[in-house]
Amino acid sequence: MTVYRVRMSVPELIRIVSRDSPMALAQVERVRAELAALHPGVRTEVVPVKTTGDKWMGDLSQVEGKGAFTKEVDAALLAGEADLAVHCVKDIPADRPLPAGTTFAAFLKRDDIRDALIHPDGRTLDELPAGTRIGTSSVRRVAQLAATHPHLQCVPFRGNANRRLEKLAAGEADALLLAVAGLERIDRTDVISEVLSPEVMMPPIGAGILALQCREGDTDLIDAVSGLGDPDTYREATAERMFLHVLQGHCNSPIAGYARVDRGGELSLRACVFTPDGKTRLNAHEWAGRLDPATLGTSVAVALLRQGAREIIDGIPH
Ligand SMILES: NCc1[nH]cc(CCC(=O)O)c1CC(=O)O
Repeated sequence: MTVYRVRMSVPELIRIVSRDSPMALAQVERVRAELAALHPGVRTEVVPVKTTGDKWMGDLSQVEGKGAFTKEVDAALLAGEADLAVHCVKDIPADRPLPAGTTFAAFLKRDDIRDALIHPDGRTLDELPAGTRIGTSSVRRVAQLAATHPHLQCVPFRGNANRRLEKLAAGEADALLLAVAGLERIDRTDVISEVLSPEVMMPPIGAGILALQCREGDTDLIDAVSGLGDPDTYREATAERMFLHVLQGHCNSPIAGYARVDRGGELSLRACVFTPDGKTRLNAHEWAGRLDPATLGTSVAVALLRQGAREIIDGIPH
């Protein structure tokens, strides 16, 4: 029998939609560079959009986790104004499915998952004096700091990373916590005074991962961009997102965790649920063994639910 293989036809133009922050646009440039290396003939165009998360300057926890940084980008993709969306996985809601009609085409090789402390005088977290104001609106960061450094004071801080650095320079806080990956993307690792290990500050689900999202059925495009995907990152992202899906957190629930493929190819996932004051911390850590990544994510979520995660999450006003 003759097997006919349908030859992949790479689209000649790919319109890429993303947020318009400097970090997001740097992410798009990475995707364009990787696409150019894989398909030298392809042309790309950038379609920047402002999202609710960029416009809303109230409490971040009120909009984060509800697709505030992805909604308008997804809408442009579905409306056919662009063909490919670039998202931080961290910003894509995991409690619900992707918007109907869209699908992940690739997860790019993961960047640094850690948070960094930014202190103008270069101090480390343990060197900060009582009352130091840490600019962060992240319930995950606030809960962990409250547990380990209760003498520090978190103050709400909004805006994209560049904007937060400006506000820090203007004295609106004494120090900041920001993701290392984001600072690398905007070329501002110079401001880092300490990189925090995941044991000190457990990262959010999806940290350091960029996802490419396409319209379902756009098979030529999906085939063309799937070559940018990294297999280990796919396993980690899948385990982490399924974990969050099963746990069903909300915008105010401090949840942290990360999956790792080790040198031997073994996948593990560790995750935590905190009370907002950091006084209660539920922990789970499991290896996949024979389980697929999504089942590992489910299992770790169930382990935390057995410890009372539902009661903690539902007990937090939102
Ligand atoms: N909430 C905004 C956001 N979304 C993703 C990152 C960092 C980069 C990443 O993890 O992909 C950041 C900035 C930050 O938290 O410092």
